[in-house]
Amino acid sequence: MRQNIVAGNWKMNNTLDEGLKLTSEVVNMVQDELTNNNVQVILGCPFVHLTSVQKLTNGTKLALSAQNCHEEAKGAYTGEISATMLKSVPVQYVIIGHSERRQYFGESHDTLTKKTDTLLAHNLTPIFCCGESLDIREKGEHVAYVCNQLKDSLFHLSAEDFARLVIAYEPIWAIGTGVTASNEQAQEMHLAIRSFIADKYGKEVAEGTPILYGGSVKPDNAKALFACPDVDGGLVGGASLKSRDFVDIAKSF
Ligand SMILES: O=C(CO)COP(=O)(O)O
Repeated sequence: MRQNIVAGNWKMNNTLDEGLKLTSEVVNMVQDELTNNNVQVILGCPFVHLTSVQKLTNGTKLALSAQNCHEEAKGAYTGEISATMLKSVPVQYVIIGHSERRQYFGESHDTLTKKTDTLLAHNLTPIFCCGESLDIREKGEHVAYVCNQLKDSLFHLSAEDFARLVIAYEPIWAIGTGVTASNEQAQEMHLAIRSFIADKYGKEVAEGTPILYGGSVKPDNAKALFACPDVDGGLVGGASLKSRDFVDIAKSF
């Protein structure tokens, strides 16, 4: 059975105090309420929160994710954070290729290829984001577009390395908009992604790869989304900033 995952992406939100309060609440609720052991709950915090949050999550069911990382392992890159540094916290996951980073920070396929390689070399798990704009969907090109994002950044990997990834499908038109992909739209894309992976790496790798859905996941739509056979969890933005909502989403399996 592949791993179900509910990962929060706090984005650029929360002071340190707010982040620690949120973490404590989530830790307590997960401990008291989350009975499904096949759900990995992950907190995707800003860099400055990671060390302090790690102290609160250490020894609990929660894992920790960064929201980005530089592609080089170290060097003269003022203001950047490396995989080596993240590993030393320690962090287990790193979100890469989020549409906000592609759009505002010009992250290219090539950069994402390098980031993936660096993260895997440091035994960190990339949560690789993909997803189309509304314009692309309206032209009916969404499946091809997303498959190309995977191919261009990830298909240089060996099957063994590909099997270490988490994929997050996040349609740009659903991010922060309150518009969620319908269950049918999510399932169609997740199945297409899994089939595309199977064509390249075989059924076993494809069946083992967690594919998360992101885009206005809320407590009231999570259950139906997670019930789709190829949706293995969520990458949650806004709702991950509220402990009750986030844990209710994690309990939706
Ligand atoms: O971008 C997202 C998670 O990475 C989704 O954000 P929202 O859940 O706020 O739509």
